Amino acid sequence: MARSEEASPVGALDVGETGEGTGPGKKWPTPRPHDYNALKGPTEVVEGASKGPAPEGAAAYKKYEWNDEYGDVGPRVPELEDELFGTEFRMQVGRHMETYDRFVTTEGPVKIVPVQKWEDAGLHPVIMDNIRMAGYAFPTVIQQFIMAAVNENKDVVAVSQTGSGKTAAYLIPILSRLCGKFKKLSARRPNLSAYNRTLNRARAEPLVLIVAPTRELVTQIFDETRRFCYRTMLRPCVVYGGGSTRIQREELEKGCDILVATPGRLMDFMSKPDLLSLKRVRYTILDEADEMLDQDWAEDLTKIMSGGDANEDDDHTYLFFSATFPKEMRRAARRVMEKEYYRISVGRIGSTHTNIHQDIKLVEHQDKREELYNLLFSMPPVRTLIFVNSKKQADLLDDYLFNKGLPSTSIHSERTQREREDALLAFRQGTCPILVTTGVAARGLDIKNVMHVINYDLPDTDKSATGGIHEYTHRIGRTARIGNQGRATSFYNERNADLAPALVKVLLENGQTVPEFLDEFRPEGDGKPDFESDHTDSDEQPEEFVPKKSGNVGGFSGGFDDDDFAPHAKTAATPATATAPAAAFDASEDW
Ligand SMILES: Nc1ncnc2c1ncn2[C@@H]1O[C@H](COP(=O)(O)OP(=O)(O)OP(=O)(O)O)[C@@H](O)[C@H]1O
Repeated sequence: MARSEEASPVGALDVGETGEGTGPGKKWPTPRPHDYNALKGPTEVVEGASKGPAPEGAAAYKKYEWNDEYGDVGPRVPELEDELFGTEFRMQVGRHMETYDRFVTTEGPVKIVPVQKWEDAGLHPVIMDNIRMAGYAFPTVIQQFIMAAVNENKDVVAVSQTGSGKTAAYLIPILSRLCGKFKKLSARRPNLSAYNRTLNRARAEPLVLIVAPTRELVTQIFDETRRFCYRTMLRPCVVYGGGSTRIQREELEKGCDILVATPGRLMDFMSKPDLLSLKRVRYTILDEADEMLDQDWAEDLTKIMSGGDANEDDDHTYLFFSATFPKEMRRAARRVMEKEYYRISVGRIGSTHTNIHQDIKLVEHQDKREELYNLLFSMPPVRTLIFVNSKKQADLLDDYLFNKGLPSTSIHSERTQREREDALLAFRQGTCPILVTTGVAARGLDIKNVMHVINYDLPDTDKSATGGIHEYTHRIGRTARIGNQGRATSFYNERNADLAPALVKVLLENGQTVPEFLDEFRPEGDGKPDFESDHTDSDEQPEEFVPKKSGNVGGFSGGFDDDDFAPHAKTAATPATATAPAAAFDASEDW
């Protein structure tokens, strides 16, 4: 489907110069004509087929290439450094880190003492350099605990709010440990400075396997991995469906220490033992683990965890991460974990963040489009993500907005990989600051300055154990990340009544306004939501640790009062109404 070719060329997101929008000093940029036909065709590299994002995909992104003549740390490569650590499209830490939950519940063989400063974590010097270049001044709470847990060599299930830095939480300590042991653990790797594929190609035998459910997410995790592998011997690779198989295979053949993968493509490669072996894997990480443990993935996951030549020895550690972890999925995780493992949860499992201003609007089904249009013009234009529940609806709504002169684009699972990458790129760069999407973008995506998430359709509750309120948490978590603020607006009508009780609990927990039409779903009693059953799943009393004054997590310099650290009851997820005011929408932080 090629859309109107009449619209003006791409406008920069520095809105105000072009476009028809309204708002104090800012306008929506002119819609960009979107020619999906240009992105059709094979994903293999074909001469002349170069419109849109590179068809090679993320597998061909530049990585630091080690040379055996380097000592322990490789020399700098300024051009790559700019690409990996440049701030143009990377999230910067916001001013509201103090609102992150500091009440941590841990269960496990021994008490975990969090490492509160990078300097105290005994990290490899090159990883310390990379942390500095990434601008991560202090570890977030989940990072403090995971650094300590990784040193214990035990399996871990970790839950922490959206945008709290879970990716770096596992990457930093694991990569650092491997830097010290690389020569002992790694497979033979070809010398890439004189590489001849026919003569030198090797079998990929990664030490770390990271599995996540979507292509976009693995690409993003791969980016963070490239960053922290900079100037180390560790060579990261990524494989995912829709990306060029040939390029992915050729990259694996050059050697792979860290493999980031979606399950389907990983299994394809696992079926070629001369190309990929999992026998050396020391760490397997499931990102968005509750989704990966869901029924839909069960068969794939069993094959990945114990199929092929997977390392099933004791020296193989499993780490599972998510912002939500429904009970059912926690049970599934227990079945995979070794007997003694750590469970770490920062705040209540599945809680949303007080940095998100949540607004629920009563909108009848037939009025949604008009309401959306009015909503988009009722505030200054900001990067906006709109969630719908079907692919068809995503197409229709995108067309509606585009035809109304708004700079929208869309993604869903039926688009080709290049179309998906093109749409995300346009959204990231701000040429199309409105992205209509299905749940495919609900989890994990970390895009700079998404200021507004709109649930045009609230998530279905009957989809699976990870749908419903859990999906709501992930969707709205695309805004207000790492100390920034944002807004979430959801259109509600009686079709969503099954979600209402859970939704009201979440609003109450975060001190958000419960609209009158949802009053009937308020919990009985003192009106405080009871999340107890979501907080623990064993009869053991979890020990609770509250980090000491941890200083400034990039921008937060308020310091904590001792009262903030008074012991809390096991129900550490005290409704935030008691302490944290709802975040105001601060449009000055937009774009
Ligand atoms: N210590 C830190 N200081 C500053 N920024 C950080 C730090 N750790 C991570 N970040 C940044 O915070 C953002 C969010 O991190 P990340 O995507 O890992 O969050 P997450 O907890 O996995 O979120 P989600 O649950 O939505 O997947 C990223 O842009 C990352 O670069």
